[in-house]
Amino acid sequence: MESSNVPSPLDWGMWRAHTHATLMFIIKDGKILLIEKKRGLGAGKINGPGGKIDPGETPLQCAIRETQEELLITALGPRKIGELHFAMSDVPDILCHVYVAHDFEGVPTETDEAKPRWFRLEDIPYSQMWSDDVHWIPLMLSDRTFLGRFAFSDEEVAWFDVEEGVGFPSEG
Ligand SMILES: COc1nc(N)nc2c1ncn2[C@H]1C[C@H](O)[C@@H](COP(=O)(O)OP(=O)(O)OP(=O)(O)O)O1
Repeated sequence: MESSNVPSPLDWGMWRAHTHATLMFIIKDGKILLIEKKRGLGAGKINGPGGKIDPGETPLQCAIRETQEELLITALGPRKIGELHFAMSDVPDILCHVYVAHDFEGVPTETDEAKPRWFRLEDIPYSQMWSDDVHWIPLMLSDRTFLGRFAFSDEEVAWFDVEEGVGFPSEG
């Protein structure tokens, strides 16, 4: 477990997400497919494709759909590798399901939502990403599951802990 050395500013036992969302990371041939997000929450940052879960949709269906909409590709064989709980100071709190896939169909293409960017795994641009990412992306790259809890103050992480080796039920 990696964590802040200060007490949590909130009682996580009482925490409930307002928004449920997903992220999809395609990792292939020593590179990771990220996006420059062009609109919505996190516009201007580098992130994985993803977005909010629609009513009646499973998290896996959402991760696949958002990747299709944002990059015009279909992730093949995605599996859930992590869960992120974001207590935010300026937008509603978010629970984000994180998926990894190692193959895809189609050609990553710029859309009005996102521009595709491939990065070598050793060159991930953390300074252009959300400030939580540096605490869990290395676990994802090592194929370790995780549950991360982050309290934000504006756009910066004010408190966090990240637990490894968390089990997730498989999705149909
Ligand atoms: C707070 O820290 C965050 N870190 C990371 N890495 N990713 C985050 C963080 N907060 C939100 N996200 C991700 C989760 C989603 O993939 C997007 C936000 O989704 P968005 O609001 O863009 O959802 P859409 O359904 O695409 O939006 P529209 O309402 O415009 O359709 O950011």
